[in-house]
Amino acid sequence: MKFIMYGAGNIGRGFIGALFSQLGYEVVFIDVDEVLIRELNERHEYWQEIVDSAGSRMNRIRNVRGVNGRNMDLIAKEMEDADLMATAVGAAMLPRIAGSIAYGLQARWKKNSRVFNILICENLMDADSFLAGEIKKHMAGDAVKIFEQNTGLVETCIGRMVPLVPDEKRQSDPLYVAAEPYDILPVDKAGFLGEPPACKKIIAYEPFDFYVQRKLYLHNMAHAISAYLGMRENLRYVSDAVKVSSIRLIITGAMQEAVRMLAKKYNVKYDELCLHMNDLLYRFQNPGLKDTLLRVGRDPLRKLQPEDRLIGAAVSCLQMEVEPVYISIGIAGAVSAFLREADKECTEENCRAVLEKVCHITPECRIFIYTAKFFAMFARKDSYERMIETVDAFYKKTTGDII
Ligand SMILES: NC(=O)c1ccc[n+]([C@@H]2O[C@H](COP(=O)([O-])OP(=O)(O)OC[C@H]3O[C@@H](n4cnc5c(N)ncnc54)[C@H](O)[C@@H]3O)[C@@H](O)[C@H]2O)c1
Ligand SMILES: O=P(O)(O)OC[C@@H](O)[C@@H](O)[C@H](O)[C@H](O)CO
Repeated sequence: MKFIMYGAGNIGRGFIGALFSQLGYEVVFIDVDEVLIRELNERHEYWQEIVDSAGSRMNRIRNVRGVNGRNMDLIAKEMEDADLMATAVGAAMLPRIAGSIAYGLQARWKKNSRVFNILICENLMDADSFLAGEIKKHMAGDAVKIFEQNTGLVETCIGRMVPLVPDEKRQSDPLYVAAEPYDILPVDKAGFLGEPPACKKIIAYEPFDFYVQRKLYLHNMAHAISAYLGMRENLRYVSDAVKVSSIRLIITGAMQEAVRMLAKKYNVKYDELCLHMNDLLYRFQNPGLKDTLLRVGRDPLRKLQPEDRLIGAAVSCLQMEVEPVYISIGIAGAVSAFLREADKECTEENCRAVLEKVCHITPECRIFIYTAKFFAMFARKDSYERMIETVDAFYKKTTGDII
């Protein structure tokens, strides 16, 4: 059995490629990083360290090799007889690999009539229709029809946290990767042509929307807030940020808003979602994981898009009559981080422009009002305790809640 892993980075080596190797597949990694490809082809194995709060253990991942991501003919050759494929290259890179996937699929159809499933392992809403659209741009005539009948594009939820490998470790072993113990892979049952692989860690759900939203609007939203709040305090790791009581209060408040939204939207038990939330908070604290705030907060522009973790969660909250006040502290943090990265001043005017043009939030919307207030507090270097007091005031004003 052959599994193609497009992207030999953290998730490729640290989760999906390792999982399929352990299931008995030969795993062929495709990547543009030539060092990784050379090492995979010389060693045919690598070490994965699983880190929890009590310590760590090493897994030897075997039966792997690599293919250069710039060689479309070699990629197509591998796709001809592969059993399954996955992508983990980063959402922004999907358009870049769509051409070679389209080329490889068309080469495959000449030799092999078996259906082909591609697991999309990126943090992206509607990843299946997005990738389908990109692949179709490289197909014409009958090919589009065959593609639609013959290819399953499968959404997944990648919940495992895989930190960046520190430079000194990477230099001594370019293939080394560390990950947390959590290794459940929810997949969209409806996206599969045929049966999903039989493995108790790969759980097929239908409908899948709830799992995607729980991942992006609870896990990734809270993760992003830990990054933007922690960076402001010059902290390094997620585990450091969640240890600061005021930051933890804000993260927990934002997660509770998302939990209430998800419970109402999908008619899921509030208590179950609270257990999931507590588990996430516990996992964020894993001190051995050393997941940097820099990785978790990377690309604030992407994280501020209307459907992404912050705005998507806040808008869904309003739709479900939940006030996204704590989440708005996170949005203000992300806007500040984006402006700093873009070398723009943290002025009210620039914040307005980001909210309107990037996030598509209009000035009448309460998300705008909350965020503008917190953004001004960020700019004034107000404390998080002060922001929490302001949250209470907003809650009282909008909902009349007694706190
Ligand atoms: N790291 C995590 O904890 C985590 C968890 C869940 C989801 N994700 C998502 O998984 C995806 C991958 O994240 P990651 O952390 O593994 O990133 P990463 O940067 O470690 O890995 C991406 C890999 O893709 C390769 N790549 C980029 N462009 C390519 C191309 N055109 N052809 C072939 N290879 C290419 C890169 O060289 C790199 O090795 C992202 O969408 C991310 O949001 C990451
Ligand atoms: O990969 P990003 O930049 O979309 O998001 C950063 C992290 O929140 C993310 O990688 C998580 O670690 C991951 O989704 C695991 O749950």
